[in-house]
Order: sequence, then C-alpha cells, then structure tokens
Amino acid sequence: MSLENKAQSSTGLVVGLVSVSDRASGGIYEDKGIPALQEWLGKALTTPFRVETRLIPDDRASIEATLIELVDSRRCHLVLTTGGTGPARRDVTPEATLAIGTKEMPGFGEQMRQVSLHFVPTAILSRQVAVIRETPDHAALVLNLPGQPKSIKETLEGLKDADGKTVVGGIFAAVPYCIDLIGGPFSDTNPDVCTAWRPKKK
Ligand SMILES: Nc1ncnc2c1ncn2[C@@H]1O[C@H](COP(=O)(O)OP(=O)(O)OP(=O)(O)O)[C@@H](O)[C@H]1O
Ligand SMILES: Nc1nc2c(c(=O)[nH]1)N[C@H]1C(S)=C(S)[C@@H](COP(=O)(O)O)O[C@H]1N2
Repeated sequence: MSLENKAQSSTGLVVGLVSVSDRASGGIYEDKGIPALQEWLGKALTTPFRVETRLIPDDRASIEATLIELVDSRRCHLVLTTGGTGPARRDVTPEATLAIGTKEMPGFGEQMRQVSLHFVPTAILSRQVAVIRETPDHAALVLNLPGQPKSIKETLEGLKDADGKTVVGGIFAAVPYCIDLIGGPFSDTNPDVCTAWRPKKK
C-alpha cells in the first residue's frame, strides 16, 4: 500500500447515502430509503463509520452534482444510492453514476440482478450500475440499489434459508475488500448479517 493510501486509511469509513425519488424529495411520501440504508449498515458493519445523507429528485444534473460532492468534498469511501434505476423516463440514476465514474464495476450490477431474481421477477427491470470515482488523492465505490425500500436488505445481504444457510449471497460481501483495494479504511461485518470476504494472505 502506498503512503498516500495508508494516510487515507487512518480515518474512519465515510458512507454517502443518497435517496433518489421525486415523490419522497417532494414531501409526497416519507422517504424510507435513507432509514433503511442506515438501519442495514448499523446491523452489518462492526467497524466505525459515519454517514452523509442526501434526499434528491430524479434529476440527472442533481444526482451527478450530489455524487461528486459526496466523493470529492465529503471524502466518502462508499456511496449507496437508492431509486431511479428502472426503465421510466425519469429513471436516470445509472446514467448519472456512469457519468461521474472513472471505472465501471459491472460485477455488482450483474450480481444484484441475480440476487433480486430470488425475490421478484421484475429484477431485470433494474439497470443498476457501480463505479469507482477516482480523484488525484481519493477514491470511492458508488453503488446503485433499486428504490423499493425492501430491496436494500435484499441486494446487500442476499437470501438465507430457514436454517440460516446462504441461498444467494448479497453484494456487500465484496464491498470491504473493494474499499481496501482503492485505499480506503479497513471495515468489517457481522457474519450473522453478511460475511465480508477477503482473499487469504499468502
Ligand atoms: N425513497 C422512497 N421512500 C419510500 N418508498 C419508496 C421510495 N422510493 C420508492 N419507494 C416505493 O417504491 C415504489 C417504486 O419505486 P420507484 O423508484 O419506481 O418510484 P417512482 O414511481 O419512480 O416514483 P418516485 O421517484 O417519486 O419515488 C414507489 O412507488 C414507492 O412505493
Ligand atoms: N431486490 C429487489 N430488486 C428489485 C425490486 C425489488 O423489490 N427487490 N424491484 C424491481 C422493480 S419492480 C423495478 S421497476 C426495478 C427498478 O426500481 P427503481 O426504479 O425504484 O430503482 O428494480 C427491481 N429490482
């Protein structure tokens, strides 16, 4: 690890949570996206973290500006968005995410659609993507999740059977190691919720 990356690792994990919804941001209904994300992270992460939250409409320029601010100014290491991934005209979260990314991470979207097919046949309607955004001295993983609040737990955690055995793994298992690789702080998870996977040291 470079000196620069070690310096970044000495600070705690900063997670940006972005709820993208015309109606929740307009006060037509209560936003359940950010509370669901906060609740899940509180159960899953066993290492310290703090969150930066944003509730915004389905507007591409606003989504891009919010993601850039969270990564470049607020120094988030991880940003989770919820909403705006479907096929409707106003659903533009994936386009905004790709526009601010420097590397695409297609495995996250592929895995999320696989996981979600265990819950709903409409899983393939979510165009969710993931990217890394890199600036000269910082990097973050940005992940889109669908807008249905229940889909947050489903995609991050996956599905277990009645005995607690994993039927399909959620995407969060790969997130702590991804953050290691981009120079972020060490983070770990509660295996009862989700086991963070890291390759064994040789
Ligand atoms: N942030 C949210 N808080 C609470 N419920 C939500 C939220 N986002 C979505 N939902 C629920 O999931 C459903 C499908 O989500 P979707 O993102 O397709 O909403 P939408 O129809 O595009 O409208 P909007 O962008 O105004 O939320 C919504 O009808 C709503 O019941
Ligand atoms: N795990 C999971 N994935 C899901 C869903 C869900 O309920 N659970 N809903 C699907 C539906 S109905 C749609 S339209 C798409 C896009 O949702 P969004 O536009 O709210 O992001 O996500 C899909 N993926």
